[in-house]
Amino acid sequence: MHDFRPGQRWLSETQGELGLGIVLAIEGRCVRIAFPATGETRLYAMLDAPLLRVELAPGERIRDHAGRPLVVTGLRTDAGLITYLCEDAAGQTHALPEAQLDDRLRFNRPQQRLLSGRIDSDRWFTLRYRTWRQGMREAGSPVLGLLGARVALIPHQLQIAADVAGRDAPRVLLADEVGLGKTIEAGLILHRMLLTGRAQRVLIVTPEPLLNQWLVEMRRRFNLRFALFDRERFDAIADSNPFEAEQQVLCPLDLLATQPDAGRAALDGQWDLLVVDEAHHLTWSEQQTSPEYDIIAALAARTPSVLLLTATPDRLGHAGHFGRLRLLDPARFHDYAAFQAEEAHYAPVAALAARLLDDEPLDAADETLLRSLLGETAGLSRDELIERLVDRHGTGRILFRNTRAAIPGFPARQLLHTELPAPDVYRSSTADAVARLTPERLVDSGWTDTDPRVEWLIATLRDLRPAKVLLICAHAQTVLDLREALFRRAGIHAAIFHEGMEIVERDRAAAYFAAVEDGTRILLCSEIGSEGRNFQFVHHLVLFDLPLEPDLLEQRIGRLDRIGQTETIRIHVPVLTGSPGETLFRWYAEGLDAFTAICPAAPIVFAQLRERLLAALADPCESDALIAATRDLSARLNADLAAGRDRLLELHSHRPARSAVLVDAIEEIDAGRDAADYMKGFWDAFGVEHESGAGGSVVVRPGPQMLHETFPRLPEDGLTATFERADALAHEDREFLTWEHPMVRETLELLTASDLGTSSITLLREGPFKRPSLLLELLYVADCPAPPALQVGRFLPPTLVRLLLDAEGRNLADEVAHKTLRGDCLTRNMKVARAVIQSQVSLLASLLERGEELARQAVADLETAAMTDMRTLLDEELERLSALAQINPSVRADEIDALRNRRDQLERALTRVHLRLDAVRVLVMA
Ligand SMILES: Nc1ncnc2c1ncn2[C@@H]1O[C@H](COP(=O)(O)OP(=O)(O)OP(=O)(O)O)[C@@H](O)[C@H]1O
Repeated sequence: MHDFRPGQRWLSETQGELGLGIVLAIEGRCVRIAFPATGETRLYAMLDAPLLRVELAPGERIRDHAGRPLVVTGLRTDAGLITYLCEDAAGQTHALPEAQLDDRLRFNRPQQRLLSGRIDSDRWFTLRYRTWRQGMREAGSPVLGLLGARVALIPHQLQIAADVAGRDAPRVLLADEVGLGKTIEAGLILHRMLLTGRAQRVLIVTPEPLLNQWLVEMRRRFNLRFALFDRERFDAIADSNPFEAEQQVLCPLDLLATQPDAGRAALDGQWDLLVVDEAHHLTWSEQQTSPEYDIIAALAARTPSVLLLTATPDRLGHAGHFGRLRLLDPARFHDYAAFQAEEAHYAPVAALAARLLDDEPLDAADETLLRSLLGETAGLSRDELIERLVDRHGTGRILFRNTRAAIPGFPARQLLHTELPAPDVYRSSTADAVARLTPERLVDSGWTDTDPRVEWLIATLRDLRPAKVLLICAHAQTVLDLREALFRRAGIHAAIFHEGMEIVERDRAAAYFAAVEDGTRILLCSEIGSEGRNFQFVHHLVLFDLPLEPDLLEQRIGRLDRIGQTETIRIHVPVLTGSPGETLFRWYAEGLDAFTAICPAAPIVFAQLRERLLAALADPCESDALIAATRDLSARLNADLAAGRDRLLELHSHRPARSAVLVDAIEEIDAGRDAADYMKGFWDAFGVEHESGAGGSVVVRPGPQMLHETFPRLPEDGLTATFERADALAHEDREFLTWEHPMVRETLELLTASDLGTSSITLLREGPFKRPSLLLELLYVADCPAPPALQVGRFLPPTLVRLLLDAEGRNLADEVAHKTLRGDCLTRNMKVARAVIQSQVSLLASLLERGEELARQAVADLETAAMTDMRTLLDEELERLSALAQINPSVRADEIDALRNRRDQLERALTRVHLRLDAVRVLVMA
């Protein structure tokens, strides 16, 4: 165990970028270390802390706290603390207590290793080179975080994910139509934010029935393991905030909304990203908010990034939609009346944006409108103009909604309805019309013997054999009664799914239904089954009754009509003649055409004609007039929406030109097979066994002589993996290895955190050099230590500067690529290797100095470029916020100040770029 004393300086072996640590205190068996360069404090177990004691040797160049350059001439130790004796540039001597060393100090270990003859195989040097190159490619990649998900490359999803995750602290409503992949979009966004370090603590809140589906989707598609918190798990941790025990948490909305202690604990959770699924449950009106809304509003107010997901943003009224936008951007959405008035003016804005998008010329009226909307626009590109119009005059960058109409490839829907005579007992009911939409609930038990829908269902199931059938009805009791009747009267075993079942039972039922062999053919679901679940492997849907709200109907059909559906969806509806159900059926089929297509205006039509609909349900004579009015209104509203709000939305929800770039970029990386090549090289060097398996797979196992006892993420009994996307989609049991897979990422980290390959020597047999000659290949890494919240890596990620110096100190790196420098690795003959180095010590030392000089010049250019990028981005953001403040008094001055402050901090951080020698290789041409 190390001997720690407060005031000592230590380095993290695995995270050199933290800078120099200082021991703050010993706490039991732990030691608390501060890293002043990044402002972080870490607690380590003393027994196995991955820390290195910093002890500088005479001759080393260092700096003190004030940045003064010094050379160490000696040292003395007192009570475990070191004082360095140093000399400054003027030759004056100083005694420097170790606590006063520059917090960002780095060490030239490769240089020391080389000169003292500690050298590794040059294949590690090459792997190191490739590792840093990959890090740089990744940092600048538009598809970072999108590459590694086990998903098909669906353009609109990729574009939304890239757009949203590229923002500083995204707060958006993902409102694609049902089944178009909002969960996948959210997963891609959070995956990217996790990989870039912009999010670490993530809270996903969903309705309870969807918890498991989220858990599984995050695991199998993104390799993310969320901790699932229900009441039981929450109660199991009593002495501290249970949410602090995990970084990525999945939790039911109910728990937070109805249990004050859980709600409070979540509020203290310091999340970076909050995701709320089925966000239409958060109801809001100017007079009242729901407990669900309140808790999410409180969480959203203290969480920088927020994603709300709903397929039905207008469900339960347009005010609720405004309420949810308000959660995301209270500055932009501050007044419902103003929002409504603004929406009325979207059509001309949309027309203008469309002309810009289609590259049509603008006339004088357009120019005037543009100026009135955006102020001075000189110098802005068309893309920037569109961006600003959408941002400031549509629902902004805050809302994304893709529709099936805009996305090709969805199969058709076919309506198959059957009229059946209503039994007398239903006809004679005096209950109100809405209650008579589910007439079986108005009679005593035994309804399944008289209701003709049951006989019809049995016959339909027989006709459809062997196809699977999903039935959805409003109530759990109907589900139970139907199951009993199907078994008793026809020997049919149906799986069931309703709110009275435990979540585990529901998941089991869904899995039983999904199983290709041995599974059940029919699943009976109550309404709850119609939210969020994936049943696209089914092609027949039975709507045993109809919901009153169009959004619920769309949710039901959306279980089948989703990405992955391969056949025409057949919607079977039994209609009891003369019943309110018949009127409702006609309203949907003839008025809204809502069975065979999505009717965007349906929620608004429902809100406006609700009373007439209720009247028609009670008195069928009103039906014809209602249906005619519905047709007129929906045609008009659909046209308005297409020209106004929805056109603007569509404009920014999917730009095919942009998404094509992303798809191409991922396809190119997939096809390049670089990750496969790198991993196979690494496995070989490390001693991991691998061989081709079935199909395109590879079987990987720990080898008998591995460099370390274990290899990251490799189980003792090995695993089967694939580097091919299509293969990964077809075989979920195979790990999908990309640059973003945890095994690959940890492999890269393993190398950069170690000394492997930091010094090596190669004997060249051929090359464009005269014989004999000696060259030095130097890999410098420039980075910028700064607090994580600043995300300085967006502008200056760790950057490789490669130099290839000949004996005269000329840099040939541009002319001679790393990969052409192949030869014999001299580590096989250490004696010769050391002799070569010892004979050239003074030349090598002077080349190392020359290298440092050249690398510093390169860093100055990097610094300038990073500064320009940062200023462009933050100035644009400042401009946007200031412009919004002009039209919206509720944009707070402190928001603008905070942004300005961040810009200043970034500016300071970017002037402190650090350079260190990561690896060095001697090349000898004999
Ligand atoms: N890119 C993709 N590759 C493979 N499968 C996908 C992709 N996108 C979506 N899917 C699958 O399509 C189905 C629908 O996706 P998802 O659940 O994300 O949709 P949704 O919009 O959230 O649906 P809902 O509106 O019902 O909540 C899921 O089974 C999902 O796994």
